[in-house]
Amino acid sequence: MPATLTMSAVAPRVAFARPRTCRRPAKAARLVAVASGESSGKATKDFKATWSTDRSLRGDQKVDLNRGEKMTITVPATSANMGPGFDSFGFAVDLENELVLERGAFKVDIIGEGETSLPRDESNAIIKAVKDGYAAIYPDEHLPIDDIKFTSVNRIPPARGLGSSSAALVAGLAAGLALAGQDLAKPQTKQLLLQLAADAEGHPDNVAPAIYGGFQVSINTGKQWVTQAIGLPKGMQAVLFIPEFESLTSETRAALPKEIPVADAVFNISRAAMLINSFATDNFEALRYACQDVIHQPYRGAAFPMQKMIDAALGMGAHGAFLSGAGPTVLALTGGHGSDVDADTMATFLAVEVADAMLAAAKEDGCEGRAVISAPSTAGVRCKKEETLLRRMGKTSGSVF
Ligand SMILES: Nc1ncnc2c1ncn2[C@@H]1O[C@H](COP(=O)(O)OP(=O)(O)O)[C@@H](O)[C@H]1O
Ligand SMILES: N[C@@H](CCOP(=O)(O)O)C(=O)O
Repeated sequence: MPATLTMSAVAPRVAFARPRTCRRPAKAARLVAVASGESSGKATKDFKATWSTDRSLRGDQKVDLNRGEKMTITVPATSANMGPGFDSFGFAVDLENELVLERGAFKVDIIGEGETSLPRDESNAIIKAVKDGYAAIYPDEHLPIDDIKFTSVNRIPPARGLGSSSAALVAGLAAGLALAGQDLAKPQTKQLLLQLAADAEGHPDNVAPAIYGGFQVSINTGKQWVTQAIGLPKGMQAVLFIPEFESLTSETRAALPKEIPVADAVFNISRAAMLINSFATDNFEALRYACQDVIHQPYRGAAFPMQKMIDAALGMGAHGAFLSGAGPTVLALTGGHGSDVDADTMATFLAVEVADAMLAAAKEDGCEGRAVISAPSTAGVRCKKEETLLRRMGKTSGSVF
């Protein structure tokens, strides 16, 4: 379980009544109105990586999913862009989903976030990705999906800007690769997973930290996706305001301008460079400026109190604040002065103050939501295979493959 501290201690302030209607529908209408017609959320063709599956990557042995054994894939939430680093920066958050695969008749059980809305058939994004991951190694073979039971334990809220779609994609691809005999702990498997996931998503900023953990800066060389880890300071906290309304990345992405003025590019490039230097030097004074953006946030945050929440967080002493991914979650960075946040009650006190300030700003404009105090995480996707109790007692037999 991730050590996410929800704001239960301040429950009365979190669970405020709906004062006014949040303006989500107006946002969608406005953004769609400025769309240029290209509705795809994917990368343009020339930006798509060109790479080929190396047959030598084939595992010696496919995973033998026996009766009574289970494989669990764990994958973190991610916060992409971090303000100016559109489609490049992202970090993993200590909020994780689990995907459990067991032998059994095909079934998709969903527990937690999205359990009333996500599909339970083969149209589920995870199931599609499992097939794609397997096909990357064995393109001519049929994965016997009818013999696998999937349980999706979701803690990442869908369509809130916390990388739920990337987590689903990475978990599914990782499961497919593991079923095809790939060892996820190996660098070459992770490299393949990054290519598959970033190609499918169209941008690497969520999938890179979902795979490798930590803070990742990613690029496309024209031939493949490449990512580098940036150091994260000890004790840094990520204060999240997660609105109740959902916002699909594909919709708000399609509504962004297709061209930007040079002055806006300069604004973002200079801040992105300063953001990286802030993390490289553990000096967060510049972050209130270095987390600013003019190429996506103004369009996505115009219809809800995004800027008000950012200003409130900064006013309460957060180092920097930005729209997480495509939103609508707003994220403020606090702490990170090297102390252990569990033992440093002042760091936690300040994070709660920032959360309260964001809640109050949202409430003023009638935007319902919850605050969660989380932290950047160094853990990326991982796979664990274990025997169930039944298996250990010798009560089951037979394998999928
Ligand atoms: N746990 C999940 N299992 C299956 N599909 C998921 C899951 N989480 C998210 N998705 C898919 O991703 C979509 C949301 O993606 P997106 O709009 O990119 O939001 P986010 O910002 O959370 O990534 C959902 O509508 C659903 O199709
Ligand atoms: N760079 C992407 C990031 C989308 O992140 P998500 O968590 O909202 O899916 C974008 O800004 O569109």
